[in-house]
Formats: sequence, C-alpha cells, structure tokens
Amino acid sequence: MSTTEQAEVVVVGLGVAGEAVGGALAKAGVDVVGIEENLVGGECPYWGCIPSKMMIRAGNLLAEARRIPGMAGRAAVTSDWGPVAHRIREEATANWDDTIAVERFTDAGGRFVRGRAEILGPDRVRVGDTEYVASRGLVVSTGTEPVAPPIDGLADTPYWTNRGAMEAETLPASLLVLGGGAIGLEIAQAFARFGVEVTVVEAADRILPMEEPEASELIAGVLEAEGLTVHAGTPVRHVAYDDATGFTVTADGVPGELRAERLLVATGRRPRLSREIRATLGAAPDGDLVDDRLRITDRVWAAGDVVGKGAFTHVATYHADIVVRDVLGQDGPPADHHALPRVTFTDPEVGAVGLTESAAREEGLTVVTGFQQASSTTRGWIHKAGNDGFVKLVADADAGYLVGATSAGPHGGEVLGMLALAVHARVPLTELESMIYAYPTFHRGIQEALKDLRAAG
Ligand SMILES: Cc1cc2nc3c(=O)[nH]c(=O)nc-3n(C[C@H](O)[C@H](O)[C@H](O)COP(=O)(O)OP(=O)(O)OC[C@H]3O[C@@H](n4cnc5c(N)ncnc54)[C@H](O)[C@@H]3O)c2cc1C
Ligand SMILES: NC(=O)c1ccc[n+]([C@@H]2O[C@H](COP(=O)([O-])OP(=O)(O)OC[C@H]3O[C@@H](n4cnc5c(N)ncnc54)[C@H](O)[C@@H]3O)[C@@H](O)[C@H]2O)c1
Repeated sequence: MSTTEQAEVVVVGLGVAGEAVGGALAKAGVDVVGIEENLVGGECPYWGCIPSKMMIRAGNLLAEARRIPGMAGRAAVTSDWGPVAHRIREEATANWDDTIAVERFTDAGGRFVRGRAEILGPDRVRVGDTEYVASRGLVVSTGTEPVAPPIDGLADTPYWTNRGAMEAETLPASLLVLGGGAIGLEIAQAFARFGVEVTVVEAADRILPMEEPEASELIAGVLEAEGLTVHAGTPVRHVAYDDATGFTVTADGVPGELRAERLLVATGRRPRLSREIRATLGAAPDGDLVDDRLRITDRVWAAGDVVGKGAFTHVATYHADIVVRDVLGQDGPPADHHALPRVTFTDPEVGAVGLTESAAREEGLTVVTGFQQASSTTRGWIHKAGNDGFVKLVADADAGYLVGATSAGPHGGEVLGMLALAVHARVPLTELESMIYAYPTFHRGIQEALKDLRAAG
C-alpha cells in the first residue's frame, strides 16, 4: 500500500548541488526531504574532481622529479600506483561510503531517503511506495551521466567510464581514451606518467575543442612529448573486445587497428533529465531549463550540471546558493554565467574564462586579442623545464573590456583568478593596464598580453 509524506521542500539528487541546497535549507529550519539513489555528495567526491585530482597530483610529482636532470642533479623515479589507489579509497571516498555525508545532512535537520525518485509532477515525487509532496518547492539536482557514442560494437564491451578509472586498484599496461576533453586528457596524462601506454582518439579536429586552438595545440604537443599518442579528427568506427587480447579499435584516418588492455570512454555527459520529465515539470522541451533565479517554474528549481550551463562543481555550488536564497525569499544577484571559469588540470593546466575568440566573433563582437608565451616571461624562462603555456586575452574592442581569457601553463588555473575577476566585473582594459604586476610571476604574462592586445588594435 502506498503512503504519502509531506515536506516543505523535496530535493531530488544529493550530489554537490543538492547536498548544498538541502543542507542549507535544513539548517535554516526548512522541513527538507533529500532523495539520493547513489552516494550523497555525487560524482565530484567519489568518481570526479577529488579522486582525479589525487591522481594528477601524484602524476605531477613524478613529472617534476623527472625534470630534475639538467636543473638540479639526478633523480631515479620509480612510480607506484599503490599510494594513489589507497588515498582514493581511504582519504577521498571512504571506500565509496557516504555515511558521513548522510549524517551531515540529517544532523542539519534534513530527512534522508535512499532511492530513485520518480518525478510525478511539479510538487511530487515517488520513491518505492512512498509519494513525497512538497508544499514550498521541488529542487531538481540530478546531475549528468556519461554519453556512450553509438559506435559499432562498443556497447558489448566492458569499457570504462570515469568511474572505472577512478576505482582502478592496479593500472593496465595500455589504455585507449575515446574523447580528448577534460576527463579524457586529465586521466590520459596521469595514467601515462605512471607508465601506462596511452592513446587518445578524438573525433573533432583537435583535442579540447571547446577551448582556444592554441590550448589544443599546446596540450597535444606536451602529451606527445611525454610519449602519449594523440589522434584527432579520427572518428572511431568499430570497437571489439576479447579477454585474451583486450580492446581493438578502428578509426577513420588511423591506419590499422589500435589495441589496448583498457578502453576509457570520455566523450561527454548529458543532463539526467528526460524530455518527458521536462514536460512533467512544465519546462519547454528545448532551450534554457531555468530563468536567472534558477526556477523551472514558480515552485520548481534546478541546480548544478542538470541546468546545462557548465558541468563544474563551482557552478553547482554557485547555483545552490542562488536556489537557497530564492527558496528562503532572500534578495541577491541573479545567476549570470558570462564569466564561467574552468580549468583542465593537465600539466600545463588550461584555465579559461568567458568566451573564446571564436565564440566572441560568433556573438558579433568587435574582437581584439592579445597573446603572450609563458616561456618568454621572466618567470617562465627561469622555470625552464615544464614552462609550456601562454596567456590569451579576448576583448570587446567597442566596450573596452575582456570578454574571455585563457591562462595555460604552470599554475594556469591559479593565474586564471585575476582574469576571471576582470571578465566577471568587466574591468576596463585601461584599469588592467595601469595596475602593478608582481615580478617575476607567471601572471605578469597578462601585462605582456595586454600590450600585445593594444598593439593589435
Ligand atoms: C572525472 C571527472 C572529473 C571532474 N573534475 C572536475 C573538476 O576538477 N572541477 C570541477 O569543477 N568539476 C569537475 N567535474 C564535474 C563535477 O563532478 C560535477 O560538475 C559535479 O559533480 C556536479 O554536481 P551536481 O550536484 O550537479 O551533479 P552530481 O554530482 O552528478 O549529483 C547528482 C546526484 O543526483 C543523483 N540522482 C540523479 N537522479 C536521481 C533520481 N531520480 N533519484 C535520486 N537521485 C538521483 C545521482 O545519483 C547523483 O548523486 C568532474 C567530473 C568528472 C566525471
Ligand atoms: N577539470 C574539470 O573541471 C573537469 C574535469 C573533468 C570533467 N569535467 C566536466 O565533465 C564534463 C564531461 O567531461 P568529458 O571530458 O566527458 O566531456 P567533454 O565534452 O569535455 O569532452 C568530450 C570530448 O569527446 C569528444 N567526442 C565526442 N564523441 C566522440 C567520439 N565518438 N569519439 C571520440 N571523441 C568523441 C568531443 O569532441 C570532446 O572533445 C566536462 O565538460 C566538464 O564540464 C570537468
């Protein structure tokens, strides 16, 4: 027999966004039911940001040690995946156990339900035999799921998504990575630094196709110099698997067959929100899911990856703050994604904010750009080994401020900080030109790129 439970707010999906919304509302005294079918905390702590960055930190240590010859003496480097797998199990994920996160939510006053929520309408969901009715609001924070491309044979193979890679206790001898985006490249480089023979196959004509072409060229060059093989513009036609020989892949433009012990599919993610559920919630079938208060309709909010404005943890927490304020009836700035920052944590890191040059041109802006190689700055020259990188600025010449920027290089994600502020606050170029840049820092490359931008127009 089915039962009905009332709540003020029902949150579907307690990943980064849902956990933040549910926890904050519960702390504010709102009667919240939070529903999670898997682990409270979502993709980021268990299979995403945190474990991948532990791998990257370890891989970067190996790479730095290998840079010692010619710079600081000799180093004999022997890699061991054991401490990385152990850290991911013990420190990051508690062996993929969310007890602490559940307690954090219930201690705040939330009512926790483990199970898959079926959204029945703008004010109700069902989990098993229980219907939960929300008197004040429904929050949809169901995240994204990996997309598997319709490649002949792929579905019948035991390929990895990010989850398989994050859970790896031992490393394969060889890895084929489908997709040269953030997930594919971060994992590819980290695994390769531990001795895995890695091949990346990207369907678009360059890896990191969403970022500046200079970034794609930079990272492809660095990866190839580290011994990885990178194929771009080579869509995969067929995948096969055999226990004895592993994976075999054929791709247009790649002679013969590619073989590897493991295959990672990292070809993008899609929101966990079907067209039927959009309709059930009263959203249009296509286009923006939410308004600038993150409302789908009057009493239904969405937050995080599912919104489709950037699949990043910082977007999920940004959305969560806005939803919490709006549910509580508090004032605050509306959601604004014009200065969306993102960092691909390869080495060198590719930090970017706002529009790329081509995106700015597509918007019809009068675009002017400035560029500076990291190795030509004093700090980059001193740094020497591992100094690949650049700063690229994209300005709206008519408005006189930056609309986008890329900082690739050592600490590229940190250098991004002031560029993100400049794009966010639409700081006039004249202000950026008149400030003092500490010497010798990587961010002084911004000052040089500004000079280049002025010289260009
Ligand atoms: C390998 C990898 C590395 C990443 N690295 C970074 C990084 O360095 N920096 C960064 O900013 N971002 C990174 N991300 C992205 C980041 O993980 C996501 O942006 C973030 O997790 C989004 O949070 P969310 O709450 O929107 O979604 P999720 O974390 O996906 O949470 C959604 C939750 O909803 C639950 N759910 C879905 N449907 C239902 C239902 N019907 N009923 C009940 N529960 C449901 C799911 O089980 C899940 O727990 C990475 C992602 C991956 C895969
Ligand atoms: N550092 C970070 O912040 C970070 C790290 C990892 C993931 N993420 C988030 O997760 C999202 C998903 O990551 P992702 O790397 O899966 O997606 P992505 O969209 O960033 O990259 C997918 C890549 O796969 C390529 N591709 C698509 N179909 C293909 C095919 N059939 N064969 C070969 N290549 C194909 C695309 O052209 C693209 O380059 C990212 O967009 C990002 O928002 C963020």
